[in-house]
Amino acid sequence: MITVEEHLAHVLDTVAPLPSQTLPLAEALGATLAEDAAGRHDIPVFDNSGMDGYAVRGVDVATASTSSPVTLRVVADIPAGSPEDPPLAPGEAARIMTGAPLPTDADTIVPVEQTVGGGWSDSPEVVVLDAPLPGAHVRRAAADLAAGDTVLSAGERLTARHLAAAAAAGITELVVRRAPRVAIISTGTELVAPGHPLERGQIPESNSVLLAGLVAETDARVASVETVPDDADALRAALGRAEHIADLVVLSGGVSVGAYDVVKEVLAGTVDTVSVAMQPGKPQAFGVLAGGTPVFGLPGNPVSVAVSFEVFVRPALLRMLGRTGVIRPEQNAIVAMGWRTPPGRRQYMPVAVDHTDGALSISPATRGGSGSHLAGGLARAHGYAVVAADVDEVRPGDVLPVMLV
Ligand SMILES: Nc1nc2c(c(=O)[nH]1)N[C@H]1C(S)=C(S)[C@@H](COP(=O)(O)OP(=O)(O)OC[C@H]3O[C@@H](n4cnc5c(N)ncnc54)[C@H](O)[C@@H]3O)O[C@H]1N2
Ligand code: MOO
Repeated sequence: MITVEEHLAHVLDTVAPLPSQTLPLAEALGATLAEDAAGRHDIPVFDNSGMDGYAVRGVDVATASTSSPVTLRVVADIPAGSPEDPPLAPGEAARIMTGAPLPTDADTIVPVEQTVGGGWSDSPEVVVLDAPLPGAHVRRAAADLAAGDTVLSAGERLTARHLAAAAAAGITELVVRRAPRVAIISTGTELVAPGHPLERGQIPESNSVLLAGLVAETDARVASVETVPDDADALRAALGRAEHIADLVVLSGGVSVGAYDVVKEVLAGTVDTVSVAMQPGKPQAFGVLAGGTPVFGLPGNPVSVAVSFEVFVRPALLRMLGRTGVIRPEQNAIVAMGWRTPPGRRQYMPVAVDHTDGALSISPATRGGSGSHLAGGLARAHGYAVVAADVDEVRPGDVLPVMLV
């Protein structure tokens, strides 16, 4: 048996970031940035007012107070968007709105509330009741970011916040990684479409639903979904179709030691089938098809598929996307209800997470224990608790790391 880390290292050494492409900002949500993006101008773009009020020369109002107010002549009006830069002589002020450019001659803003009346008037004069600090309410150019500074860093997943920062810095397009296209193939003669009447021995096919959803949640694209029986020719044909349209093929089922485990048979010599010291997910196949497309053969049990995706496939997809940080972070949680774990293998236990009282507490999500066939429990799982290989029982009160998904 090899460790999770050994198998993951092999996977991550094999897959590589996909080529990049340039996308307009509006189409880049959820994409991963391939190159740092530099701002085209400062944020703020120019010195401007942070308040609706009066742009003044600070020295003119340095002594203003309610007992000794200062009267200034209002010589200009500057709404946001105005290109004007009115000159201000000593004793003069300009009415100015939030976001409007600060006149070159002014250095301080007096909010309208700090003037007599507390609001706008038609008077050509304004009476200032308070001495503002020098530079008060002036939003300086480049206080946040200077032109040429890095706004977004390569490897980041682009959220609405990233795109807004880019737009504010005048960026119109971004260089991102092409999203990996994933072909999903479920194998098993027992599998029928969900809802199809079940003959004895048949079960609803659910792994492709799981994998397609997980692929989409990882910002990759589902290129195709197929279910094939345990038949070598049918699988070869499906692999041939998949290889042409996908950057990655993910199979489920048929990697154990069963007499009808065709994935192992068809991919023998192409992929390595290994036993990984984990539960679920012990039998794992991974390699590269003749045409160069990487392929995963995941163990067929649904919880094994879910865990294998988190531990191996998701990091591979994130590497193809060029993402920084491909491993899901873990958080500590307190065990509310314990369970037994198999010896010698690290366990990834689907757990329901409770956030009440500020601390995370966890209980098994699968009613029947840790069985990898207990697909119903996936609906109750918020994450996977990671139990060290040398632990054989998890007790209430234990603290475990959890991958929240
Ligand atoms: N003698 C041994 N038997 C098994 C071993 C072993 O070491 N020695 N390992 C067990 C472990 S652990 C796992 S995990 C499974 C993996 O088996 P396969 O990858 O060959 O998967 P299958 O046998 O095809 O299926 C396993 C199980 O999952 C169900 N399944 C498969 N595909 C789907 C699907 N698309 N949707 C829903 N359910 C699916 C299938 O019906 C089986 O019940 O092997 C153990 N056996
Ligand atoms: O390791 Mo298997 O994946 O127990 O279900």
